[in-house]
Formats: sequence, C-alpha cells, structure tokens
Amino acid sequence: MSQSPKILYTLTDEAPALATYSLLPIVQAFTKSAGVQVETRDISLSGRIIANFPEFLTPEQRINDDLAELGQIATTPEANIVKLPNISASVPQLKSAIKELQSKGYALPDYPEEPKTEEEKSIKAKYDKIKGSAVNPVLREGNSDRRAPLAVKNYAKKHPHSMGKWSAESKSHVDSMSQGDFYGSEKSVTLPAATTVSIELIGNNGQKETLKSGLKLQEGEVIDASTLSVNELKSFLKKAKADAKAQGVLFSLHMKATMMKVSDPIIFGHAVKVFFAPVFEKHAATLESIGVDVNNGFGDLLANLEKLPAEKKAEILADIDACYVDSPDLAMVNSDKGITNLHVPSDVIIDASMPAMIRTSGQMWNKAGKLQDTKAVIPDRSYAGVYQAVIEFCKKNGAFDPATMGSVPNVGLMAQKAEEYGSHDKTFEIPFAGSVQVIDANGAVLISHEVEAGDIWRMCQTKDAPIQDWVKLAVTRARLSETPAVFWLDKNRAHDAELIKKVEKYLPNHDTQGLEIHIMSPIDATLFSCERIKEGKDTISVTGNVLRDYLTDLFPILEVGTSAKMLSIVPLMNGGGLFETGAGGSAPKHVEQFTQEGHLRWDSLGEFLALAVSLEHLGQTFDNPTALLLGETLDKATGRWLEEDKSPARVVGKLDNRGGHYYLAMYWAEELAKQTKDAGLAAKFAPIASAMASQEAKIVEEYNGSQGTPVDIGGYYRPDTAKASKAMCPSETFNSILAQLA
Ligand SMILES: NC(=O)C1=CN([C@@H]2O[C@H](COP(=O)(O)OP(=O)(O)OC[C@H]3O[C@@H](n4cnc5c(N)ncnc54)[C@H](OP(=O)(O)O)[C@@H]3O)[C@@H](O)[C@H]2O)C=CC1
Ligand SMILES: O=C(O)CCC(=O)C(=O)O
Ligand SMILES: [Mg+2]
Repeated sequence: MSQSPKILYTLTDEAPALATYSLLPIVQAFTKSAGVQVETRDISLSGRIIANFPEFLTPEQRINDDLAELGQIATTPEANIVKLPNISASVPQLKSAIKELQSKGYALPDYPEEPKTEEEKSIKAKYDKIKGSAVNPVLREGNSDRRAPLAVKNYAKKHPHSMGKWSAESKSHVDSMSQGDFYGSEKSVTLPAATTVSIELIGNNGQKETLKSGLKLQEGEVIDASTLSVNELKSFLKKAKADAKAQGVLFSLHMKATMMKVSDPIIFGHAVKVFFAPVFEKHAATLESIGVDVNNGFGDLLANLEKLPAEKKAEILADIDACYVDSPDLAMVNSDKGITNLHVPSDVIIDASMPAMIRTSGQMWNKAGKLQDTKAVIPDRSYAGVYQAVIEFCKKNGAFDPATMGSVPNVGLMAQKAEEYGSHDKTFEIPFAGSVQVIDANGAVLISHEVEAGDIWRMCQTKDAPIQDWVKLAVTRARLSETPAVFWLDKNRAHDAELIKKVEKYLPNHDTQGLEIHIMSPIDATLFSCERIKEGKDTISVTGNVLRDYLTDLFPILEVGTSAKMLSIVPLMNGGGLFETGAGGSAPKHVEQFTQEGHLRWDSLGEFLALAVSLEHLGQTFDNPTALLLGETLDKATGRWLEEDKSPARVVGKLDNRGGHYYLAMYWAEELAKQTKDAGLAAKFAPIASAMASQEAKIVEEYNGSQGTPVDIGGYYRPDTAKASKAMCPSETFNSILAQLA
C-alpha cells in the first residue's frame, strides 16, 4: 500500500477527552520518533455542532466535518482509527452544548423544539442528526470483538474490586410489560430479492400517511418491525409504580434514550407522566402553554416552571411535593442535589446502570443517600429477562467473586447499522389509529401491524454480509481462544428465528470441528454463562447489537469493575481497523471531580490497549516493523503498568490519570530501550527511560501536588485547549524529558 502509515486518534468529550490532553503528547512523541504518524480528528459533540453549521459562523470558527471524513475512511482498507467514547447527546445535553458554544461567540441557532418555519425545520433536522448515538453507527463498518485481555483479568483477580453482597431475601427485581410491547409484536422477513420499500400508515378513517419511502433493501437482508402499545405501556407503568410502593422498593427506570433516540425518550416521557400523574392532570394546560416536554426528563418540567409567575410555580411545586409523598421513592442519580432517576434521560443508561445496580447488591441510592432494594423498570421484554436472570442467579448463589470468576467476551453483530442501532430513522410515534404496512416495490405488504394513536412503531434492518462476517468472527474467536461460543438467539422471537436460519446456513462454511458452539435463548444463555463464570470458566457470547451493548458492560463491570478495561476491536469489513477504547461511557462524574478537586480518576487502560492493537494492525497492513515494535513494547508496558498497580486511584491526593500516564511512558521507554530488534530505537529511548526513572519522586510529586484545588478548563463541552492542556500536563520535569523526543 502506498500511503504513509497513519493512525487517526479521535478527540471526544468529557473524561476521555481530558485524558487525551495528557496521553496524546506522549503517544505522539513516541510514535513520531519512530516514523509513525498519529493524527487527530474531532468528533466531540461540540465539534460536530460547529462542523454542521458553517453558515452561522465566521471563517475562523468553521471546522471540517471530521466524522463524515472518518465514516468514509472506515470503508477503506487503510482505515486505522482509535475511537474513544463520545457523548451520545440527549436533548438537554445538546441544548447545553449549544448554549456553551454561543457563550463562546459561536452565533449558532437555538435548538428549535417546536419548529414553525421551513428554516427552523431544517435547523432542527440538522441538530437531530447530531443528537443521540450519531457517531458509532457511522464508524462501525465492522462487527465487534470485545474482551478482557488476560493481563486485565489477572489484574482483577489479584486486585478484586469491591462487590456488594447479595442476599436471598433481596426484593430487587426487573419489571416488564406482559403484553403490548415490542417483544410481543415483532414480525420479521428475510428478503428473497433486492427491493425498495415504503412504510405507510393507513388510517381507520381512510387517511393515509407515508412514514418513509424509497428505502432500498438488499437481497438476503433481514427486516423486522414491532410496535409498543401506549395504553398497555401506561397501565403497566401505573401498576409498576403501585407495586414499588407496596413492596417498599425504589422505582427506577432503565432505558437507552441516547441510542434509541426516538422510541426511548417517548417511553421515558410516559414514565414521567405516569409517575407524576396528579401534577399532569391538574396542570395540563399550564404545562402545555410553557412548552414542557418530559420526553427530555422531569428536569424539563422543572426548568420550564421558571417561565411562570411565582405563585403558579409555587402551586405546582407543592403538588409535585405531594406527589412524592404518595409515590414510591425514586432511585436517585444524585441524592445531595435531589436529582432523581427521572430527571434527565441520559443520566441513567441501561447498559451501565443495570450492571452498576447488580454490582451493588441489586440496590440503588435513595433520597437519603442510602442503598435500597429496587424495582428496575424495563418496559420492553426483548432483553429485560437477561438482567432478571442474573439477579435471580445472584440471589441464589450470592455475588460473583472477581478473584475467581471466568469471563464472558462478546462477538457482536453491528456492522452497517445492523439491528436496532440506527433504527431511529424508521421509528415513529403514530399520529392516528390504523395499520402500518411495509410495502415492497411490487405493492406486496411484507409486514403489517394494527396501531393506535400514540403507539410507537419501529423497524430495523440487518444486511446479510454483516451476518456472514459475524458468524465468521465468532468461529475465529472460538478457535483462537479455545472457548465455547453461544449464539444468544431466541427461536420464539421473530427476528432471532430468521437469524438462526442464517447462522445454521453460514456455520458450515467454516471449520468448526472440535469447537463447542451453541444456540440458546438469551435467558438460557445467561444461566449457562453465569454457571460457567462462577466456576472460573469462559464463554463467548455471540449476540446481536443490543445484547452486544448490554453484555459488554454487564460482564466487564462484574468481572473487572469497569468496561473501560476492555479491549474493543472492530475488524472493518473492507480490511481496516477501528479500535474502540473500552466499552463504556465518558464518565461525566469524573469531569466533575476533576474540576472540583483536580483529580482525574478516568482509567485510560482502554486507550493503551486500543493503541497497541492499532499499532499492530498498522505494522501488519503496511509491513512496518517499527509500528509492530511500538505495539509490542506498549503491550508489555501496559502489562507491567497493571502488575505495578499504576491505575488511577479514586480519591484526591493519590496517583490519578496523569501520573498513571507518566508510568506508562516510563515503562514503554524502558521496553523500547531493552528490545534488540531495532538498535537505533533502543539507543534513542535509553536516555529517556533513565531520565524518567531517575526523576520519579519529583515527577510524582509534581502530579500529585497539583491536586486538591478546583481546576478551570474553560468549558465543559468545548474546554479551552490551552487551559485543559496545562491542567492535564502539570509536571514540568516530565514535559521536558518528553520534549527531548521531539
Ligand atoms: N462508546 C461510546 O462512545 C459510549 C458513549 N457513552 C456516553 O457516555 C456518557 C455516560 O455514559 P454512562 O453510561 O452513564 O457511563 P459512565 O461514563 O458514567 O460510566 C459508568 C461508570 O463506569 C465507570 N467508568 C467508566 N469508564 C471509566 C474509566 N475509563 N475509568 C474508570 N471508571 C470508568 C465509572 O464508575 P465510577 O463512578 O465508579 O468510577 C462511571 O461512573 C453518555 O454521554 C453516553 O452517551 C456511553 C457508552 C458508550
Ligand atoms: O453509541 C452509543 O450511544 C452507545 C454505545 C455503547 O454504549 C456501546 O457501544 O457499548
Ligand atoms: Mg454500551
């Protein structure tokens, strides 16, 4: 290949973005001196906003649309992208990012919640593309391979994280609808030939509305559609609320409102309205007049109350207080600040929130700041049973033991927006009763559902090539790791039944001799895997996209304390590599701690792991021995970093993210100095390694001494580069050693 070796490292948001200010200078200094280029691309929420509204900005303010560029690169064989977690913005996050940018002199338009003019409609459409899970589906041109590397697993066994005990008497449980949900209504079709479909709503009174047209589908593509009845949802939520009160457990809603950006905010909104029903009944007209939209959380109502005269506001607040008294207690996101589970949809994201609850004895925080048993409300049954099965397992067997437990790595189907991911352009809140029909180019109705006004209807697609690639990846991983693999597919679910046919068709294309491969329903697979991890055995989970998301937080959080420590590889279907860091989020809590007390507890281990495999991939693709050597030595350095326990501490005054990076740099330099494959590099890094080692006490003192006071980084969504960089690189001694590499 002709192009010069290049790694594209993404600039994102919150804690990982802060960590980058400290880590990237090290990475660039090391790679540059070995002739490997590491460039950055800005895919932060603020960067994506700026890039999409050039017409509102001065020429100096405009920036390239790096996400679009990376999306294109991801389809090429040269692609080598290190992707850190980024914000998938809820509407409140989007609005506050816009506000911050406006305050920094960017003349961006407000987010028009109820657009009236054509211009407002087009602005809203642009912002809606930036909202929610807008980055990952663009880059994920491959399926996913997520696992805890052996060194990480061994570290966790040696230094087991805290794990809440489980009692057989725990009242915690998952509560879901028993009918009228997506699970109960799913229909699925595999297309015998390519076609173009439209989605029509045909009203009971003869009206007709085209919900979507011109949707091109490929031969062999699986489509499925399902609907959730709003009436069933509301009566379920009402019952769940009463039951939480009767049982004396916390009420806690777990959704993925960021990723499922159309359906889940609507469900979230219904939950808020049912929970605070007396307030909504009594003040319906007032709340409507001030533009309250609780699909953005209960916080939206509270914020809008500011528009009312003091007296009216006080009346509504009193009614809210009365409602709290009559209701079960809500799980809290922040008890000190009175922020409940229903305040902001992006505060409780199911993939991280359910494992956190399971790790904490099945409990969540109540308003007194104490842990309490909890009803986890997950309205749709499609995957909720997995969490209930783990909860039952823990009630029966006690908590898992990180010192001895096995591992559940994941092979996840996600390429080309497979399954529920990205389904939001085919998700609709139904305006009038009738039937929704998916109609092909010949006028044949492929799928049809009866719906009422307010129901949610959604469709998603899974192309055949990604399925073939996923089956292959599963077999490859099972072979390489000599581990049983389980396809988590439920033959009684329409979509999964189609996938089972494909798995059975494509498995014989591979050598599976001697491999243990099963197909099990998600609940059976959960029990099978839990039994095995308890005995210290590993089991690969081979899943669709949503379970990929759920399981790659669930098992890592139980096994190694956080999904940040996962190796997360996306072998791109056209030959490139996307190396995601960790599997989890961007830890807003960590930024808060950093700005308040100068301690960043973000663990960049995921970045170290991703960079090592990215270098390895670069070395292999471009036949570049230096890149291979950099990768090998980085891996060794990371292993040593774990052994010597240089992970950031959680509390101020001790080693944090930045000090941890110093140790990684020192170990990396030592490994480079020690190796014998490239004498030039060894000679270059020997003095660096010894300078870093001899100044250890001083450097650590400079890092740790910088902690303990508030830090100003000049913004949340778009920090000031100079300020953030200064705050993240406080050791002059270390900086000057690094500068010798330039
Ligand atoms: N791939 C991606 O781009 C993803 C992005 N997100 C985005 O991240 C944000 C927050 O998501 P949420 O699901 O609440 O998860 P968080 O980022 O809040 O993570 C949950 C918890 O996991 C622990 N944790 C996560 N990463 C690290 C790390 N590197 N080092 C140490 N601890 C870590 C922290 O626990 P503790 O507090 O105990 O230290 C943290 O509070 C949202 O904006 C969401 O859109 C979410 C998932 C994936
Ligand atoms: O894209 C998102 O919003 C979340 C991604 C995520 O949680 C994951 O891939 O595990
Ligand atoms: Mg996830």
